[in-house]
Amino acid sequence: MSPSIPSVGVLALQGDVREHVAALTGAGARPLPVRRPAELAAVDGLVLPGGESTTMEKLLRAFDLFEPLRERIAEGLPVYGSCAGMILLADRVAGATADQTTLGGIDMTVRRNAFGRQVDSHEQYLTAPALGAGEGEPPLHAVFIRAPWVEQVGEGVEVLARAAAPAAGDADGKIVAVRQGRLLATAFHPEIGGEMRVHRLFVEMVSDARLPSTQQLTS
Ligand SMILES: NC(=O)CC[C@H](N)C(=O)O
Repeated sequence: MSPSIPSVGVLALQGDVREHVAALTGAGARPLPVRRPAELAAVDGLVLPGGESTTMEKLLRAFDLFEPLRERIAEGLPVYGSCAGMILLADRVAGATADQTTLGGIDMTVRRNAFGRQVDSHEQYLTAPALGAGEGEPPLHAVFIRAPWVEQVGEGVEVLARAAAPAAGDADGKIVAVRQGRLLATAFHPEIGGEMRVHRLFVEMVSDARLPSTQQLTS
């Protein structure tokens, strides 16, 4: 297999693994389900799918992946978290139960199930230039399922997209996509409904991270 095709793992303990595998294939990566530490050690990047964040945290611990993944994140592994995956990448969870911990890595506070009970699931079309959905480009198709939003970000965090939250009366929109270094997170599910641009960006991030640093300097 070509060494130029990055291997991107999809954490396969819970959640919509198949959809991410399909999106990664479409974005030019070689997807690999990850359930064991040896599989985690073999990938160039990792997707944390949607699901339920407290259950995923427990499963990560039960499968001896929690600490190894934390270490790989600290070493610079590119990771993309969608919905529950976004929560796992957050340094802080607003109103979390006392025993909820996260992998962390992104200097942000997320609020779980933030879009409210009456709209547990909905879609929006977002403007997001950093995700290839700027002026003159088709808007980004974003599916929200019991989604979090980001309440606060630190200085090192790039805000990639905002979404309307009418119930919250927030005119600017809530932050729903962020990047900090090699970590990317969205409150929505681009893997549902054929939106490819977030996965393309992530595969690009993984490919960039694989380049030897000299190549990065000269390219
Ligand atoms: N679609 C999702 O991943 C939902 C996330 C879930 N509400 C949580 O708090 O973990």
